[in-house]
Amino acid sequence: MSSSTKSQNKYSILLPTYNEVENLPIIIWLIVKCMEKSGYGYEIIIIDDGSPDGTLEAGEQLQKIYGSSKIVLRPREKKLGLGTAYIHGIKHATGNFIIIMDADLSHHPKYIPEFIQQQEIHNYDIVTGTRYLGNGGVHGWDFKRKLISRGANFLTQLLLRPGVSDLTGSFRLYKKDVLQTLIQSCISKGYVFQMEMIVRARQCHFTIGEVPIAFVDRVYGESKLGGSEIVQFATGLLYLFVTT
Ligand SMILES: Nc1nc2c(ncn2[C@@H]2O[C@H](COP(=O)(O)OP(=O)(O)O[C@H]3O[C@H](CO)[C@@H](O)[C@H](O)[C@@H]3O)[C@@H](O)[C@H]2O)c(=O)[nH]1
Repeated sequence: MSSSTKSQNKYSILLPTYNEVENLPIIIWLIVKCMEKSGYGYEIIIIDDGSPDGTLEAGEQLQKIYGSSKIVLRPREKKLGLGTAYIHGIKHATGNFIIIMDADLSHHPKYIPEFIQQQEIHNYDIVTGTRYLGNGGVHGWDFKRKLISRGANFLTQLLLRPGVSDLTGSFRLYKKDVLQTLIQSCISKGYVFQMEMIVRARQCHFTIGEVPIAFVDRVYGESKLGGSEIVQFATGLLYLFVTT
C-alpha cells in the first residue's frame, strides 16, 4: 500500500476499560509500537467506567507520555456495560475507521495492520478477528469458558446463520459510517452487542472479512463476564431469532 493511501485514513482504536490498571500501560505501549511501525494514522480512545482501581489515573499518566492527540480519555462515571462503552467512544472518534479491542492483552495489536490490509484489499465494511478459523485459537481458558464461547457461537450459527465463524469475539475493524448505521438498529447493551452487530450487518448486506487471531487469556485482573451477561446473551439471541 502506498504511503499516500496510508496518510488518508485515520483509525480510532477504542479501548473500553474496567479495572485494567495493570494492563493499560502495556496495551497502550504495544498499540503505539505497532501503529507507529505500520505508519497508519491513529488515535486511542479509552472509555473507562469509573474503575475503582485507578485505571483512569493510569490513562492520564499515559496521555502525558504519548500526547493528547494519540491518547484520548472519554470516561464515564460508573459501569454501564460494554456495548454502551463502544457507542460512547464512537461519538468521540475522529477517524474514518473504528477498531475495537479488549484492553486486557487478550488481543495483540500486531493484528491491526493485518485487519487494515484486508480491508484495503477487499474494501470490506467490517473485518473481524476469528478464533475459530485457520491459525486462530484460544489460549488459557478453562473448559467451562471454552464451552460457553463455543456454545454461544454454535447456537447463534444454528439459529441465525450469519456466516461468520466467531460471533462473540470483540476484536474488529469497522468503517465508521457502517458502524454508525449498525448502532442505530442495535439494542444490546452488554457482551451480546458483538453478536448482534454481525447479525445486523448481514441484514444490511455489509461485507465482512475474517482474520484468524490468537486470543490469549488475561494475566492481570478478572473477566467481567458473569451469569447476568450469559442470560443477556441467551435472551438477545432468542429475541433476534424471533424478530429477524
Ligand atoms: N468501559 C467498560 N469496559 C468494560 C466493561 N465490561 C468489560 N469491559 C472491558 O471490556 C474488555 C473485555 O472484558 P473482559 O471481561 O475481560 O472480557 P472477557 O471475559 O475476556 O471476554 C472476552 O471474550 C468474550 C467472548 O469471547 C467477548 O464477548 C468479550 O467481548 C471479550 O472479548 C476489557 O478491556 C474490560 O476492561 C464495562 O462495563 N465498561
